[in-house]
Amino acid sequence: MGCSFSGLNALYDAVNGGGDVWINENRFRIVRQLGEGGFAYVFLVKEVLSDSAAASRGGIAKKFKDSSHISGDGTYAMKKVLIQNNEQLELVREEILVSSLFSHPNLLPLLDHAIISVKPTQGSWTHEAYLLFPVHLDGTLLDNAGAMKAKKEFFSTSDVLHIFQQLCAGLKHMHNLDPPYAHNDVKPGNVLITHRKGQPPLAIVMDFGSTRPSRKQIRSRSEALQLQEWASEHCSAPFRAPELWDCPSQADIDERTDIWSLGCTLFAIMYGVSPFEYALGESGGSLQLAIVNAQIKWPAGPNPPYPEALHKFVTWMLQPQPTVRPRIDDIIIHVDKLISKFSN
Ligand SMILES: Nc1ncnc2c1ncn2[C@@H]1O[C@H](COP(=O)(O)OP(=O)(O)OP(=O)(O)O)[C@@H](O)[C@H]1O
Repeated sequence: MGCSFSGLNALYDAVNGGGDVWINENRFRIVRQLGEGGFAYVFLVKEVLSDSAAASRGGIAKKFKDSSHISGDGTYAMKKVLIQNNEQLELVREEILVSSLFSHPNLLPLLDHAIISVKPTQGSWTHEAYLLFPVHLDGTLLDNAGAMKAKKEFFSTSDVLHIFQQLCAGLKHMHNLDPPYAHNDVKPGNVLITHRKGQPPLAIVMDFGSTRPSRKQIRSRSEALQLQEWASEHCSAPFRAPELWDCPSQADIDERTDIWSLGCTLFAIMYGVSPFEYALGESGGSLQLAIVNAQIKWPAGPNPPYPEALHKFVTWMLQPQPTVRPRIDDIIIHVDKLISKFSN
């Protein structure tokens, strides 16, 4: 892990007041804030290649010149994570380690990172992590769904299927590693979208903060409860698989937890919300019960509505019993078939 900062205060002022930030040997100018999460801020930054030494190295773009992710205009997304304790520090370290395992056009790569210690003058954090990613300015699927809902717009059937196909391609890369990994937090807020003229949108899965080796043998009540507790902190509730809510004392958990979340995400690409939040509606009720009973209702969609085959596809993934739930390779065969049937 590289942590080579000289001007710590300068770095700190820069992030808060707008200026330059160094991540290892590369320098970035903050353009604006793109978003924020629990303990993180995401900024649009532009690499500064002013002095000749930096220019001859060519910065980050040169290092990743073969990557389909690099736009070439020197802009990136920089995530600043505020770390308050050792547990959070370990989580960021794990995210960095896990991110380095993947290389796929539909998985957001971590381009560079640095973790620095901070003597708090105010607030109580002890470290800050700076993570550098390719930037996708059209936002997440969640941002897009919100904007489309306001305008009563929907993705076309062809775009729904092409976006979904790309998520599957990214997840296949993770599920087919040895050992297999589960993303554990597949949801519209973790998918970056880029609109392209004359082509379906590009879709990229991000946020590997909950990603872990997927296979777990649960052999006691306490192991089951431990898994449930972990899931309650790391897997977003509306997209969380039933076996992570109510885990049996004897269970073989595998990467099909992600297939459940994929089914919920396909529903959300069409209708802008997780199926179980939709099923509960405004009257509310128990999300856990709706999920373990796989209680699905279909909203009125676009006009013309989505083909029934897409609803059947969602239902196939939302199989409460994980042992009969399909695997990513089955899902990919099916989405390819649907694309050849419904795409123009
Ligand atoms: N690479 C990127 N390109 C463009 N925008 C981004 C990028 N990464 C993150 N963002 C924006 O910043 C927001 C917050 O990022 P992110 O979801 O990674 O933070 P987080 O702390 O993990 O959030 P959460 O607590 O919701 O998991 C995103 O919703 C998105 O709008």
